[in-house]
Amino acid sequence: MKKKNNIVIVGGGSTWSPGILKALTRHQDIFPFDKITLYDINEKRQEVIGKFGEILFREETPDIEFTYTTDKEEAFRDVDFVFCQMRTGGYPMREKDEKIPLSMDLIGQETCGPGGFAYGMRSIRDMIELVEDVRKLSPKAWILNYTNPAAIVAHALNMVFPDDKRILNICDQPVNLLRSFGRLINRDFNEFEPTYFGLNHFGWFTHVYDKEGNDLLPEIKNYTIKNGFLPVDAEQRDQSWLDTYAMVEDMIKDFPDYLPNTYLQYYLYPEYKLSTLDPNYTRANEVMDGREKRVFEECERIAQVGTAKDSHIVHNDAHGDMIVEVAASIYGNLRKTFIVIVPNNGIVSNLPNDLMIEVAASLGANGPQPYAVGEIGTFYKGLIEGQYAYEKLTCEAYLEKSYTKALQALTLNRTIGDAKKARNILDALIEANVDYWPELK
Ligand SMILES: NC(=O)c1ccc[n+]([C@@H]2O[C@H](COP(=O)([O-])OP(=O)(O)OC[C@H]3O[C@@H](n4cnc5c(N)ncnc54)[C@H](O)[C@@H]3O)[C@@H](O)[C@H]2O)c1
Ligand SMILES: O=P(O)(O)OC[C@H]1O[C@H](O[C@H]2[C@H](O)[C@@H](O)[C@@H](O)O[C@@H]2CO)[C@H](O)[C@@H](O)[C@@H]1O
Ligand SMILES: [Mn+2]
Repeated sequence: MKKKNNIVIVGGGSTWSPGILKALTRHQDIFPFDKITLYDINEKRQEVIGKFGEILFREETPDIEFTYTTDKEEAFRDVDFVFCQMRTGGYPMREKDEKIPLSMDLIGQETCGPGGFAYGMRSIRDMIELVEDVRKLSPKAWILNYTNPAAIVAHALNMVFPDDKRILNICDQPVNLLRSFGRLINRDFNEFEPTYFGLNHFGWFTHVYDKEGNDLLPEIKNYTIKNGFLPVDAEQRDQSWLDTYAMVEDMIKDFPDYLPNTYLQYYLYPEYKLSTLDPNYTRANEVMDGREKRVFEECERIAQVGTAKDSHIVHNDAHGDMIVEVAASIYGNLRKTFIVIVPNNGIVSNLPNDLMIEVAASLGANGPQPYAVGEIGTFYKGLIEGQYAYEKLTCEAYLEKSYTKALQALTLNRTIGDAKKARNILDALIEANVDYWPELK
């Protein structure tokens, strides 16, 4: 019989951890494991989730060893899978990433524009360290990374560890969109076979086939033009996410070739989006007042009553399910299709080879086997090349500690597009990130 897995979740104190833990208990048939460890640098935060995990595993799968630790040696020794979802600087720094640009009339967003740049410059450092730490103790472990901004993290890791074929960067927004398409046209999203290309948070579905090979994209498009667009879990969404998903309708009307990733709104309509964002209360505030509070209070309640049986801690299962299904596809060589982030190497024939492309791939024991895309049209190529140049320069700015490259990156970003504005925001972000970034010269 195939060996069971030993797994570690990095960022154990994440708001998404309870959902991942629950998904792990549900998918034992496809992803069996006998040991799971939470690892975090914030002991207090992780302990709350850890106490929930202890109760959950005791009740659901008592044979599994569950622990949590802040000790790297304990966490990373002899593991098979590392699920990685850290947030360097936490929500307080996310709040700054969003509010500093807004105070200068620029888009303030977690992964896009200057906020995404600042977050990227923080994440690269910790992600490089993470890979080095894991490789010392578990040279063959799969590192499945969700840490944002995934586009920049993926590019940086590919630059620093080009030969490491067991690092896979993934985002759940494509699967959230597939689930949403399913709800809109009343079809089971599990039957969809998508084709997709782009950078992370910057891509398009080109087809959504069903099992018989019919392309459902025209139906999804027509439905959206007539009725608007909603996320699969609309009832549980904060208003800002409903607004974001609603913009899919505008994007389809303006650019009807494909179905866009929601994040494109910030690049296609920066002026409009800016006019809708509240500089005093951003998404970080919504999350701190909403999801973070809910998750931590519920974990504390569960620890007090001693059972998780009556808990509805997780509503949308998309994130946890996807993470476990990705791991299961590798472990069981299932060759299921996922949208993943990999080096381009000719997948899109008219884009650079070292660009980290987000694309549909068959995922098995030897990693992702991406489906070829071929040539893409001028509009998409132009948008992607500008964004790729921004992402690449951001990574080079970090690795070379270069102020000039940082300035070039921000000048190229479509949400800024002006060198004076880029310099002002860069200087403000340097000051705010003094504890996290290298000194730029
Ligand atoms: N790729 C995706 O589609 C996707 C989806 C959801 C969340 N995410 C990402 O997952 C991460 C977690 O998100 P969240 O909203 O739950 O944030 P969070 O702040 O609730 O959780 C992150 C945890 O990481 C810990 N951490 C910070 N630096 C660390 C380090 N160097 N090593 C280990 N742990 C560290 C923090 O202490 C915290 O407990 C973020 O990067 C977020 O952007 C990605
Ligand atoms: O603003 P947040 O912290 O709520 O979300 C930011 C993340 O948004 C996308 O993720 C999905 C999420 O992971 C999914 O499961 C579902 O619940 O919706 C989220 C959006 O609320 C995005 O792909 C991530 O990269 C972001 O970190
Ligand atoms: Mn994402």
